[in-house]
Formats: sequence, structure tokens, C-alpha cells
Amino acid sequence: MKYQTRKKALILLADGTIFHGKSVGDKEGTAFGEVCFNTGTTGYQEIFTDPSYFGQLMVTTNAHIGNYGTAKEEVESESIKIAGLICRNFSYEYSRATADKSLLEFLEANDLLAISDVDTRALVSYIRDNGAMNAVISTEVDNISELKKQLAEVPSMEGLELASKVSTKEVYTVGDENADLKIAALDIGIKKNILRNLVKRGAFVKVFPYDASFADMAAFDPDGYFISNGPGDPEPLTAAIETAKQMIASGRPLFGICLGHQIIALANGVSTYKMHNGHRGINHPVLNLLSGKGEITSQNHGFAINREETEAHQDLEITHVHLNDKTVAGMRMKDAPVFSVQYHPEASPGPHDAEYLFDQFFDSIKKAVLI
Ligand SMILES: NC(=O)CC[C@H](N)C(=O)O
Repeated sequence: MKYQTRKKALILLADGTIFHGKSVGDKEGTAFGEVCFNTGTTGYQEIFTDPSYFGQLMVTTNAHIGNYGTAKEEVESESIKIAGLICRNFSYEYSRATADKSLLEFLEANDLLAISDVDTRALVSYIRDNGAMNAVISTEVDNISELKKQLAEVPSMEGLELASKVSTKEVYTVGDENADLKIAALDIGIKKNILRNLVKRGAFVKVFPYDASFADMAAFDPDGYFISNGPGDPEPLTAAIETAKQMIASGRPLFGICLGHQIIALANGVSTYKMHNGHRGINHPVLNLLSGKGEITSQNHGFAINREETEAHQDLEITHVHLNDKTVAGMRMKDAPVFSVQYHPEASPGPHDAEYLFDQFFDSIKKAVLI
């Protein structure tokens, strides 16, 4: 079999801890980022292309990665966004009738460094105990002191603005321009499946860059506003926070997902914080406090909004809670058609329990249009 004599590789954490592995394929090199882990058993291609992961080294906890190949329609953006991949067993062979490429070919096309044969159970349990931190993966296994020096220069995820790296540069539209409803979406790292969900419900969507002003967006005269998911710390996104304030003041319905949810919280004066470890997986339990129903959700976030401040806020109401740690999973404004969730109703990958949130958004738009 090819790739039997792969190069040695390592992962060096910011605190000096080292785990060993081998490079995937014949690629050599070094990649830096914040190390995080995703517990999903499937959906690696959607995860790797999700712009929210920009700047992160992804550890996949599923024991096998690559075994069902890749398919060109299963991407959440045009390219791989993770900074590097760390896995246990990498499958060079794949088996799925509808796949069009192996995962190795897909990684190579995106020039991504991946390392396998890592004891990912030990690594994840180490990160769980010691918290999210920067790391480097490299085939330069004999040059640890140099890697340490370079790693020390990598900025911390806390305070880091990354939306500008993944947002569209130009305004674009999706859907039928004669559709009944128009939505203006602020792209701070938008996933394709969110746009599919908006278009499939009959919206014509105009997508704006991360630093678009409210005036730019309002000129489209949308029936509703949307703020997307995305990478990095929400706090430095001052233009988006200002735009969100004006979206709220416009009185038109506003829906935010993940980074968008954090931006709406900040626009309301609620602070955000970096979690010890984020939520990344496709089976996170959430309780909908309005319906009393449980939802199994897709999640990917390393920051969260302050619960006490949300509870104490006179204009806000917590609508969803994460059942593992009681963090805020969703909220709404009491006197405005504004709501947001910390998780991913568009799934991709993950369960579809929360797709009703898109219906809810459309219902509130239709109600507002009729008034
Ligand atoms: N998926 C997202 O939008 C992530 C939001 C933010 N970057 C976080 O890590 O919390």
C-alpha cells in the first residue's frame, strides 16, 4: 500500500506538551492554530469547510476519518477553512457510491496539512482538562525549539477578529429575485446551508460583507435581517455590533446564528466570554424553554454569552439552554422580532431537530409584512 512509510509528525501544545503522529500522504510542513476537537461521527467535509473553524487545528474524535470520501456538493464554503487536521486513523481508501474524491485528494487540493496515528483520546482528554490553547502540528520533528518560538508568536483566539478573513468581499445575491420575501444577510463567515435554508423557504437573499454598514443593507429594503455564524472572538467585530443595533432599531425581524447570536447579545450590552472548551459536535442536547422540548443539535463554538447578564436584562429572554453545562443556547428580545441561537439549525453536519427556527424566522417576517 502507498503511504506505508509516512513521515513522523508531532503536535506541540502551547504549554509544551507533545503528542506524536505521522503525516497524512506525503505532505510535509507546519501549521499553527488553536486546537479544538469535534465529536461528530460523520460530516468531516462540512466541518473542514465551515468558515467558523478558520484558524483552528481540528482534532476529530471519530476513530476513522476519510472512509466515505468526499463529494463536491457537501461543502459549506469554497475551500477548507480549518488550519490543520489531527486524527487517529486516516482512510486512504473510501467506499461510497456518490463520492467523487478521496479525502486525501480533497486535502491535497486545499494544501492542508493533516497528521494521523495520534492518540486522539489522550489528546482530547488533555485539552478537556487544560482548556483550549494554541498548538502547532509539524513534520519538523527535530526542530522543537524553533517550533516553540514560532508558536509563541501565534495570537490567542481571545480578542482575535477573523470574520474579515472569510467574509465575502463583494455583495452577492442568492435565490429568485422575484421571490415574495427579501432578506439581507451579514456574512461574518456564512455557511452555505444557511443560505439554502433561506432560499428554500422562498427568500431572495442579498449577502453583505462583514463591514457593511446598516445603511448599505437597508438600501436593499429587506423584509428581514440575518447575521451569520463565523470564526474568532465576537467582541472585536465593532462594525457588525453597530449594524446589529440598527437592525434591531429598524423593527424588522432579525435572526442570528452562533457568531450572529453573540453579536446580537453584544449589541444589547451583554458580554461574551471564551469557554474553557467549546461545544463542537453533532449531538449536543438543548432544551427549548418555550416548548419544553429537547433538541439534539449541531454545535461549533468556543465563545458564549454571559448568562447572568442575559437573565438580568430587561429586554431579553433566554429561550434555549444547553443541557450539559446550562450555557445560553438561545434567546429572544421581549418586545422586538429578534431572536438567535448559539447552535446550528442548518446542521450540515448534524441533526435537523432545530430547522423549525428558520420557519419561525419566516413566520415573523410574514407577520411583519402583513402589518
Ligand atoms: N460557529 C460560530 O459561529 C462560532 C462563533 C465563534 N467564533 C465561537 O467560536 O464561539
